[in-house]
Amino acid sequence: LRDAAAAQPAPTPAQFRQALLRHLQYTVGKSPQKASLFDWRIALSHAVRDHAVDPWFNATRRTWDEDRKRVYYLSMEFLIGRLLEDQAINLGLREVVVQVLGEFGLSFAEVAEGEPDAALGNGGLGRLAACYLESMATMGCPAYGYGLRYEHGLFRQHFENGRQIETPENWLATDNPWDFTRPEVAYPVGFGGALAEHNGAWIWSPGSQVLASAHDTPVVGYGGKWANTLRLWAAMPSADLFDLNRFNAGDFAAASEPEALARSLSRVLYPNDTTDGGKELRLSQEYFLTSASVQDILRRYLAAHQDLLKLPEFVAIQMNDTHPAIAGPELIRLLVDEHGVNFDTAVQTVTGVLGYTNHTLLPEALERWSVGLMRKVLPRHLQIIETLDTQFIQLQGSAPDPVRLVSNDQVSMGDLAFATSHKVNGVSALHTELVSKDLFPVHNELHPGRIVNITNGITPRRWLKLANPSLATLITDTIGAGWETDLERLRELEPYADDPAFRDAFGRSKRQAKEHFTGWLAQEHGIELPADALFDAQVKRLHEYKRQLLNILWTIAHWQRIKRDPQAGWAPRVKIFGGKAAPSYHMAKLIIQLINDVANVVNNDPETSHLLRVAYPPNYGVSMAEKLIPAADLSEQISTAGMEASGTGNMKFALNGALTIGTLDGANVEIREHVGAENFFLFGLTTEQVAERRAQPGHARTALEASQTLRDVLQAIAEGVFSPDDRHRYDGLLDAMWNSDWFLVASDFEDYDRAQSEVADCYGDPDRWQRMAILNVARMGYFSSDRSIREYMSQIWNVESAL
Ligand SMILES: CCc1ccc([C@H](C)CC(=O)N[C@@H]2O[C@H](CO)[C@@H](O)[C@H](O)[C@H]2O)cc1
Repeated sequence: LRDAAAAQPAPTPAQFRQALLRHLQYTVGKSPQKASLFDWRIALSHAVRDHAVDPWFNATRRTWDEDRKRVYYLSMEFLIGRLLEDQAINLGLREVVVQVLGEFGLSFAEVAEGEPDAALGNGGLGRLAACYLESMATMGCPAYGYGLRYEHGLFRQHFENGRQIETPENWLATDNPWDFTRPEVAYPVGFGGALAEHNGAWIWSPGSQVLASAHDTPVVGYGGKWANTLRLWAAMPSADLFDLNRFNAGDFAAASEPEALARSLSRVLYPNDTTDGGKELRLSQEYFLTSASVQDILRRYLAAHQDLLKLPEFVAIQMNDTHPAIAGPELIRLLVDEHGVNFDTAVQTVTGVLGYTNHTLLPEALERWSVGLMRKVLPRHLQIIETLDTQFIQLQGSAPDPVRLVSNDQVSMGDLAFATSHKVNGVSALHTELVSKDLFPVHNELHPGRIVNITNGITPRRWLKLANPSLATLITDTIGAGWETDLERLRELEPYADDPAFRDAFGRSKRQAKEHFTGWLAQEHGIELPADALFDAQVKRLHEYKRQLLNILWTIAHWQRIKRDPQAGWAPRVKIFGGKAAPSYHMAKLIIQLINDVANVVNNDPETSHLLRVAYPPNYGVSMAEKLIPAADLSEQISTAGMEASGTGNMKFALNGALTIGTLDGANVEIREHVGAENFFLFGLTTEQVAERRAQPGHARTALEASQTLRDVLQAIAEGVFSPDDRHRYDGLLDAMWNSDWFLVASDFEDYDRAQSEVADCYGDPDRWQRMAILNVARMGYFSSDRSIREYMSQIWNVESAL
């Protein structure tokens, strides 16, 4: 990173203390004597935020002055988590904050713990967007993130009798110090209405209109040299929609209905992470985000340029999956209808601007909007899509069965996004291969080179420096600082894998992380765990393809084995689960209940509870991940091969010294290549073998008949061992195991069991385990989101760093 814009020097403790007290008194209105932890946090956030403003202004001004190309990352989700400690670290303020708070008898951790997570996302896609924003700022890439300012993020999860219960999340209930309200930045977004032709031009007059109002959050890069903007849109009634007459007539509900409708556009995040519900409000949310963002982008562009055809030289828009894919038709609409650009020229220009990232192959996750709904909500856009469809058919010449953007009365947003983008990327090498071969074979043929791979990454600032301070300090003490922005430097740790002293220090930092996590778990959830056990963790959204079921079935088998032979010298193991299920995903919710039912029996079994525990702390999210991941010894990445596009949790665990047990799926393939096959516990069918096995009728029964161990497990479940009060609770699940098993849990069980016994053997040899863990950390540099962003900048966005 060129050290062009030197960050301002860190304040002295005295200066920072003064700033903190000034905010406590004048921003929060409290004296130190009276201040609560909440007051201190708000005051501290403002004192830290003050240091973000200068690099933010500098970056904005330099981008204007140097007329630099900007990147716009459009995403329906940004799974940010907390910001206080992250911003303090990136601004180089963590040490001075810890010192000054100490002078008031406060710990940074207890003050920071009160901040609500900004949970504006479901899982992988949303968190990736947050890591990428931080990396773009660290890399000095001029960029904006555009998203929705949901009043309610991803629901809060708690368990009642082992069942998931959802309650609304309310992050905005208290003041959000990172939010800069921009009432002057507001755009009307139209919906519905009618079309009329006038002199060969189409005029769209929307039936209703909502105002998109901007809220900005500074995204500071590591080192504080550059800062970008996350602009979140809030829906506001365009005019005073409150119907006073109706109110005076006593019909309050009707009076506020139009207003409520307007606000509903940014009310709540849809909690589905794999099924496209096809709901009108979801499509309206997607268009609301896209239209406001595209209008803001064009306003900024035209403030410095006249020629709209040069847009691709100064603007790169990245669509985070198909959710903002309406951006193509929206930009074409504005260029053609409002700026008089010729249709084909507009299509060419727009294609030069747009990039599309695909994050899943799951058919049910590919968005297909009904033509009827699209015509109702976005009639002009449907027209444009139909024209693009016609052009796309022509492009395929005499192909007997041409691929359509519109077919079976549905608009395929994936095909639309592909057709209107100059680059399309998958998120791991294996996934991109499958995207080319299975998802878009015809497009790929028509546009060779349009598909590129950019393997996901994670920010080492949040996921190592912030989450695992003891390991981060050990690394810096060993190889010096600088790895934070040049993660490949971790390779310098390799020789230390053979250094007993370093292995001990490494072991101690893992132990420290485990005690930090178990302390929090006991205090926050009343779950007691023995820190010297093997911490075996599977934390991610609940989904059948992620195979939490395989994990819990193996756990039952392990429990049964211990009961059969308690003296066999079993290594104490703790099975940690974490993750939410989409509220309408019943099989996923049943698997959650099974995990809790098994935990209930196993944890209360006096014969085994000293050797095996199952913990499932509710409400897994970013902040829990920051505590849990550094404490893990084993990372479960056990999806059915070909179904996990990449995974990013897998990277976070390996970077924090956990060993992976996993299949050849998503980024596991590349992690294993980088850390070495000998430092990875591989099992399971490959993507090709999965396809073959699925083609074999009765493959589930065949696999079950070949595994006494698994049959004993299913027998116990069928007998109600884990649900004595409801013996038939899992009949549906058992039936699916015997008769379909689409996710091949039975077919992979025995090999998984084999890999798990290798884990136990290896864990029994601490030097060997530490050595493998250190080599994992040393060889994870490639998986920094800085590397991913560098590739986006060179292969898709054609943008230079400003630093
Ligand atoms: C329309 C409902 C919906 C919402 C979100 C999604 C996301 C694409 C699901 C998701 O988060 N996918 C995950 O993206 C990660 C980041 O690339 C990958 O690492 C995961 O493998 C992938 O499952 C699909 C469908």
